[in-house]
Amino acid sequence: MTDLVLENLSVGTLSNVSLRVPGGEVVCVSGPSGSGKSRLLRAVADLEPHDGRISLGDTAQLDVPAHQWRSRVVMVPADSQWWFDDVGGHFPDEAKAGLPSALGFSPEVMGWSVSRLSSGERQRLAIWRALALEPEALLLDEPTANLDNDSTEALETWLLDEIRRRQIAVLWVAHDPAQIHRVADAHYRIHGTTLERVDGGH
Ligand SMILES: Nc1ncnc2c1ncn2[C@@H]1O[C@H](COP(=O)(O)OP(=O)(O)OP(=O)(O)O)[C@@H](O)[C@H]1O
Repeated sequence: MTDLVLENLSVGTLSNVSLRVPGGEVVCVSGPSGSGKSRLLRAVADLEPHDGRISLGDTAQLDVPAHQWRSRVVMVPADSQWWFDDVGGHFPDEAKAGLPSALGFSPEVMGWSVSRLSSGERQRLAIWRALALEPEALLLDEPTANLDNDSTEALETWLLDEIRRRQIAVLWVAHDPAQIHRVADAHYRIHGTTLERVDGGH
């Protein structure tokens, strides 16, 4: 089990962010639109310049090349990127064969063209693509933003199970207080330039 640790991180208007995400747990981050949630995740993924120290277990972000860091700390942005025409081109064979039914797809989805995917379908497949990389930490930017309530709860249940089983440290940007209550082991909110701990995670 590997913990993701942020110490005195500053990015954009946010400063002095310190928190620990234990492996197998979910830390939710909320805050107003434009407050810096996505930039925070991007800094943790080494995609945005920042001050402070970020580490995963014994490894400091500064000490490894960015591509190596990002193979262990995987970000699923709100708007995922796809490079090939077919969905299946983005997945290794085992991940193609093992597509979980909880995601609500038939196996034929691997033969679909990426261009026909809805926003919610893209989001769900992007999460499965990220898990196929076997990350030690996962950074989720509003992963259920385009899903209806039933799909959201099905995805949460399945994802939490994967997170616990694989002991992944998860930073999860969320808006919905009910979702935060369901999934968070700890909850932090951006208030102005700081990140404040909120009571009431479960
Ligand atoms: N590379 C950048 N350089 C300067 N400012 C930036 C950069 N990227 C984003 N910003 C600004 O930083 C602020 C925070 O952006 P961010 O995308 O992190 O917000 P957010 O909290 O995720 O918002 P939302 O909930 O609307 O997605 C915004 O005002 C944005 O315009």
